[in-house]
Amino acid sequence: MRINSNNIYRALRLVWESSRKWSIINFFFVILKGLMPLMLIFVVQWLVDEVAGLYGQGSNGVYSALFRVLFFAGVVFVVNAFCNAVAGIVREKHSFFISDQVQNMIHSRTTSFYFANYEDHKFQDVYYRAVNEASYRPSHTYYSFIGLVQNGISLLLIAGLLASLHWSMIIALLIVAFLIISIRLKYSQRVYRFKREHTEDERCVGYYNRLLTGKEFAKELRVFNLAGIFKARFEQRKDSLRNKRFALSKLKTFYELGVQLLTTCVLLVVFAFVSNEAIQGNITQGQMVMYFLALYRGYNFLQDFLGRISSLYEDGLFLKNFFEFLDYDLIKTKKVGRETLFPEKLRKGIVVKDLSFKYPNSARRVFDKVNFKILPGETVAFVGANGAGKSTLVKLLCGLYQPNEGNVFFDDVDLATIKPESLAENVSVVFQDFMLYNISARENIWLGDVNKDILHVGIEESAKKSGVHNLLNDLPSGYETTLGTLFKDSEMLSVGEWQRLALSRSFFNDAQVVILDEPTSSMDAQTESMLVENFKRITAHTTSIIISHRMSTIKLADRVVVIDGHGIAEEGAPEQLMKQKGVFYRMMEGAHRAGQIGKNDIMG
Ligand SMILES: Nc1ncnc2c1ncn2[C@@H]1O[C@H](COP(=O)(O)OP(=O)(O)OP(=O)(O)O)[C@@H](O)[C@H]1O
Repeated sequence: MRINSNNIYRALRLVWESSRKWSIINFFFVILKGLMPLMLIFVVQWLVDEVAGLYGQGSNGVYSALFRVLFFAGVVFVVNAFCNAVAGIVREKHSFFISDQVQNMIHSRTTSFYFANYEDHKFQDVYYRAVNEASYRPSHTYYSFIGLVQNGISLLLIAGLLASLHWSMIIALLIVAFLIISIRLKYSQRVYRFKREHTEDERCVGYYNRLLTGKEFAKELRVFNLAGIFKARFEQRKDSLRNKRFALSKLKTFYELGVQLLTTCVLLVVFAFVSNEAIQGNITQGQMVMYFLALYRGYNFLQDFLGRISSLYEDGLFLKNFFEFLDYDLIKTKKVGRETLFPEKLRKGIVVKDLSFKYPNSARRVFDKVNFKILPGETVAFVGANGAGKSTLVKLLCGLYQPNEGNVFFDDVDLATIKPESLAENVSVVFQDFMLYNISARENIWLGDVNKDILHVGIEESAKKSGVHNLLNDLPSGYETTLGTLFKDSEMLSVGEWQRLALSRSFFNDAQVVILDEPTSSMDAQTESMLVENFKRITAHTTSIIISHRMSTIKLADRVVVIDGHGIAEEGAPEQLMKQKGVFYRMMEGAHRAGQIGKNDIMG
């Protein structure tokens, strides 16, 4: 496995682009800090020699030179302290820019890649690895790099100083360096391989941890008493991972210990050599202290320098994960320019032509050459058994997925070519699993069309349409009340109330096409009938698609499209289909037998 220098280069460029100014300031302090250690060593040597010169002279000695040394030492110490303090602040400031840059890159990626990638387990691994690394790896790379430069400068100066005593000092340093670096790089490779091979296991541990801690699982966890089983699985996976990781750490410790022993032997020989030089009178006492200090500091710098090299090497390996995520187009959308605008006013309607689709992670076809048409202003209900494909059709109609074959047209414009923003403005969807936003009630509705003013009168009108206005008005701070349970002074709503809020959001959008997936599934009978009564009025100017298992809702439709297996089993007005006594009639009859709908419903 070779160092991926391209990744390091990309990371450094990323850091540089995050803030050129702070990169330069940071670098300046690095160089300054790199020079300081040698200055300190020289000061000590100078001091020792001056003191040795004055040794035993008492008040007869001339102390001015000593005061000069002390003054100089004071300056060097103050500059050193200043460098350390300011470099810390500079580093912190710079890391804000780096982390913003990384977050922006991740966010722009996660909010734009093809939705189908979320279904792909391999993508989950790439995503997991990238998000885990991204929070710190680019800045870590930068600091490994500048640390390397800083230590490199100090090390070079100290190596030069040692070489002035004897060339063999450099050989000793090189031997130690080679030993340390070969161990560290080997270890980095193994850690990297380990992490890549065990990404799914780590995700699995995370998943069981979420099951044990997440609010969304808390109810079933208690009523089915699942804590024991999830905890056991969590422990088992975690322990197995931990043991493997610990085995790696033990191996590293073993090798490191061996290297440390060897290094100590080399150092002892060098110390003996320097002592002998002093005893022979070849160097002064001050020089002897200076060489001892230089050896000691040099050894530390060398350790640090090599640590930075292996750290940079490791960064190069792990950055691959981050850039893999940024570069990777796991599942691509069809290569068509998405530049066309949605028709200003639908005249021909929605045409679904020869549409075939299967989920990327599945071998089963959900649709096979499906054709149907929805006229402008029409209300169409999609009905069908569980798993027939109704929600899938919704996801295809709002562009979350692309058909494998065939097309969806809005008038003559192929959905695949429509600008995403234009599509969002014109097609509004309330999903079966609509979102609950822990923000104010007003904002919850306003999210339906953020191009409008947040105080737009349409917000309350939309709430009235879905029958949630009085409830929101009566909240402690009315529409400004924060909803949910996450934040202070929040008010929680019931599922049916949230659903009405989600409906208001879609009404506020003024979209030309409104798609409602099970819009009344959690509503009480009174609210549902209010909505049903007003639905035609509310959606008078829109083309509406409703998915429902409820006859009361289905009856709203001008036309029913029955989805069955791979396509359309039947379509027509609800009464017409009831008379036809085909698939739709049998579904309704079944619902009647199950007591879900009344006799009047089945009679049409
Ligand atoms: N993300 C997915 N990946 C793979 N297969 C999926 C995915 N979502 C749904 N399916 C499959 O596609 C088929 C249609 O599912 P869909 O959710 O569209 O059915 P539905 O008619 O909306 O059902 P329901 O009435 O239960 O909501 C089912 O066989 C389902 O297993």
